Amino acid sequence: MSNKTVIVRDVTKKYKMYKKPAEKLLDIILPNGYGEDFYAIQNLSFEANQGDVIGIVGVNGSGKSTLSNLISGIIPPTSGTIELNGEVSLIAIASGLNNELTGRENIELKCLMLGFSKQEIKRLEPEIIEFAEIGKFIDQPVKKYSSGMKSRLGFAISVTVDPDILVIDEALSVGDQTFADKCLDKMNEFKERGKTIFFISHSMGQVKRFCEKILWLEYGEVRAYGPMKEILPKYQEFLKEYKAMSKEEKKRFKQQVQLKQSGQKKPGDKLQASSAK
Ligand SMILES: Nc1ncnc2c1ncn2[C@@H]1O[C@H](COP(=O)(O)OP(=O)(O)OP(=O)(O)O)[C@@H](O)[C@H]1O
Repeated sequence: MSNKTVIVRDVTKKYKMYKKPAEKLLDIILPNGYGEDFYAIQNLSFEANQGDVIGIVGVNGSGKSTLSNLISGIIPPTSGTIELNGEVSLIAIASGLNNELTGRENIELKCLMLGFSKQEIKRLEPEIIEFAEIGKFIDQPVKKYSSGMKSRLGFAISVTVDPDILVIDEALSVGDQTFADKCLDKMNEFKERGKTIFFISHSMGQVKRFCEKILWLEYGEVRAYGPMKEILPKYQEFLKEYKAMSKEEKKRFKQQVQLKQSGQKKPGDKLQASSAK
């Protein structure tokens, strides 16, 4: 059996941008549609193996969350294919929890959806509640939770159900340091057990400590993919240059990005900016 767990081939995710709600209606009615195209992800391909821990990095709007939702099956690609060998679980602050239900009901619902029996859920429930550290709030509706509590519950459910592929999108950024450390321990345990992990974080420290590979996205395309030690310094160098750009240079850079993401520039075309080598 191949040890490839995720194969992304030529994936594009196109959104339509509407200036007002009526345009959406026109888009449905008119034979050629209406509204501006926006490519959040463009002709993206990469593969991940069992045991890979991949940090997804890129500046705001580069498509990190879109890619994590695509890998997790939350949204479908417009074109291209995503092949998964194993169960995938997404951990993100805003995902997967129903605000009207209590924490306990959310645990039961998620586990039922994943195909666990009532008996298995009874066994998993205390483990999840203990990991989440939300005490008596477990029987309160999730809408009363702080973002840290939501994130802890989401993380606890996702790791306890033991997926093969884990996508962690900024989920550690809202908790306190002690919980983040506990999550990192759990993720290291998963790493040792050969699971595939995608990790999105704005904390370069966390990425550096935890990841072995880096997938660097630039406006919906892969700018670089490879060993953490090789790619992360290049990304950090880029960030430094990007921050140092003059207002005029940043404006030019953004204009080209807009052209590219509206499909008017071919995928793969280089951006003209001092930092985009
Ligand atoms: N439902 C949608 N409709 C239209 N555009 C969208 C939609 N979802 C995302 N986008 C656009 O796609 C681009 C990529 O967004 P995405 O959230 O994936 O980026 P990101 O790298 O995760 O950004 P950040 O670091 O700010 O979270 C953005 O320009 C965003 O505005």
